[in-house]
Amino acid sequence: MLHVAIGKSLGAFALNVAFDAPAGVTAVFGRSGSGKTSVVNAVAGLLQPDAGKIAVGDKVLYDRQCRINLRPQHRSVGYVFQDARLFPHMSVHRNLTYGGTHDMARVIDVLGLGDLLHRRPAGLSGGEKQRVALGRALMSAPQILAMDEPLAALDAPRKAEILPYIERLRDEVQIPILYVSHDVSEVARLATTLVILEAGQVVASGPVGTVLSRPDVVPLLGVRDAGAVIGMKVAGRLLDDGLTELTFSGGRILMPGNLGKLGQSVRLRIPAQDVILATEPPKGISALNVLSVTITALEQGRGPGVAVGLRAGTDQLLARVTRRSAGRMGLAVGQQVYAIIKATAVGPEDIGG
Ligand SMILES: Nc1ncnc2c1ncn2[C@@H]1O[C@H](COP(=O)(O)OP(=O)(O)OP(=O)(O)O)[C@@H](O)[C@H]1O
Repeated sequence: MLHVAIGKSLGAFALNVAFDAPAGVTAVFGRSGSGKTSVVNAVAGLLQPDAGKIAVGDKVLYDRQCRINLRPQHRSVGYVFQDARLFPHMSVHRNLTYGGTHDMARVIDVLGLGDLLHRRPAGLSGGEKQRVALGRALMSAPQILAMDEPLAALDAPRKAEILPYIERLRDEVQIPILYVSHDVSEVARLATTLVILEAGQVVASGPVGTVLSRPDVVPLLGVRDAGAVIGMKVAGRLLDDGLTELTFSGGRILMPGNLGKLGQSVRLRIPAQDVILATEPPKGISALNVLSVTITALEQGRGPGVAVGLRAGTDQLLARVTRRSAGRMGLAVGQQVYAIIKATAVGPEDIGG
């Protein structure tokens, strides 16, 4: 577990953050200038806080009161930047082993680097370069992996190519991974824990599914990007219709395409704007997915919208309706309603394993 509780003045900007990052991916999310890079730099030892403490398990990296401030090279933080920063004159193999050879065979396997070892960085695609940078960071036997917008410089196909590797890392490497991003779909797919920053402060943090389904988080993510993430299981395939049946605590839903093998866990992102509410069981509609849900919260936005928190079984969903509709329907906390989810609403980039 990584523990961060620090303060730092950077000119007119004040950073004041506290959060815990367990094993898995902790996404540090926020608008440009919210302080994401400063947090990661403080953990890596590239930025010295004015106050507070940073520790990984029992190992203290920084403690103002005890006057501890380990140098970057003594912190065991593997840092992957937006640009891969490989040595151009060295082969992939030499780049990888530059900082150490920890768990080499497994790192090469997990990141699919076997065929690249004798190549030079100049001949690699952006996604391949980032995989090498990740491999190099891992071979230095880090206790924390820090990634600052590692996919930001990549186009959509290269991003899609590298995301499964980062998912494997998340699931196989038992260290905290700090992952800076301002892309909600990336966060929804990769994060275990989510920390949202605004103007140098933590405004929401916790397990990704819990934070993303909070109605008060909608304005922080933007109306178009807000939506719940729910872990589901593949329960069947309707081959003739090209649909996959998924089950979760709130019932079953059908989604287009082949989303995995029977019994496989998938993470489904359901954008709030694609959930429609009805006070009566809907009849004669084309949508395949109707769930019985209970309203847990109603959050007025600054604009014409209301974010509606919904409980489906033990999971949380999020819907967005206009204030006018909420008033007309008489929506209230505790009310049982029907959530209609458009089956085409979820794109494949939003479905992670
Ligand atoms: N050395 C510095 N001196 C003064 N201000 C600084 C310094 N470093 C960062 N800042 C300011 O601190 C704020 C946070 O910067 P930071 O790079 O951490 O944000 P960010 O969320 O990572 O942004 P981006 O997504 O654009 O990279 C910004 O307003 C930035 O201008």
